[in-house]
Amino acid sequence: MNNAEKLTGTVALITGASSGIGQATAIRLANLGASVALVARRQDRLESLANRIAAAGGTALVIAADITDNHEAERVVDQVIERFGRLDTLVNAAGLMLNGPSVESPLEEWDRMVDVNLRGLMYLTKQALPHLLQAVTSSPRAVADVVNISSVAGRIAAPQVAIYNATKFAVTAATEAWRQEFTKQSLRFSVIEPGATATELFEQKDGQWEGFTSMFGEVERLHAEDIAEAAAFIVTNPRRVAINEIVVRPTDQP
Ligand SMILES: NC(=O)C1=CN([C@@H]2O[C@H](COP(=O)(O)OP(=O)(O)OC[C@H]3O[C@@H](n4cnc5c(N)ncnc54)[C@H](OP(=O)(O)O)[C@@H]3O)[C@@H](O)[C@H]2O)C=CC1
Ligand SMILES: O=CCS(=O)(=O)O
Repeated sequence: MNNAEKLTGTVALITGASSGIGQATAIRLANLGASVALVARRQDRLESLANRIAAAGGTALVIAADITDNHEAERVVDQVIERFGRLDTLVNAAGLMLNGPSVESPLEEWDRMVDVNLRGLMYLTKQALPHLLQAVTSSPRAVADVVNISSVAGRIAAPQVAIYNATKFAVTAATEAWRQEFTKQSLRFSVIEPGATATELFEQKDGQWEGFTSMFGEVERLHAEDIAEAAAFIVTNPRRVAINEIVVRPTDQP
């Protein structure tokens, strides 16, 4: 990261911070000097993460919330502003993957994926926008960032993945549209599209890892920290450099 600027004095809000990619990203951004707001439903996990960040000299705020409720998203952003007075970086990492045969899959699972992967991301982004634009004007770095965690499933569709694919294609499309809308105001929108990463995602429904390996064979999965590093690369670049999209696959994943 030759260009890397420190994030001291900035504030980052990370959804999905109780696990996997969101958790690793919160640790990485705190380590780069950002104050971090940790958002997910499982408060106990967020508290342990906040303690870990504080023990390493960082600053973390725990906000337990269900992001599928727009009023909760509003409360989350209000609490960040109340505590820190600004918001420079939003990382939308919360996500659900419930893949399986379409005839047997309950409609409720499809609804939940749309609610978390798309509606939750949309609600947080909408609430954060005015504060991110404000942060650009008051930051010595003169830039703010939204990093959306989509997926390689947001680029390539596959059988039994229809609604997860639909949500991730939507995230990739919305990110590009927002990028074009806000880039002249120095608010950067970026999308990261990971392949298989060792987190709890595949455990959210039985048979998903088997489904993956039947398609791609055995794969040495990425670590959550590999994706956190991509997020850190994006947000530490100076204002002139916008990293629009990063695809990160395990080397073994075709
Ligand atoms: N792991 C992988 O192979 C890949 C993951 N991704 C994407 O990366 C992102 C992170 O997933 P990953 O870390 O792997 O998975 P994890 O299951 O480890 O983490 C998912 C996170 O989402 C949070 N979350 C789920 N529902 C809600 C909700 N209603 N409100 C608030 N938070 C919620 C969970 O917290 P809690 O339950 O406490 O609310 C948890 O922190 C997702 O968007 C996923 O689609 C993309 C490609 C590959
Ligand atoms: O989001 C998941 C992408 S993959 O691990 O199935 O490639």
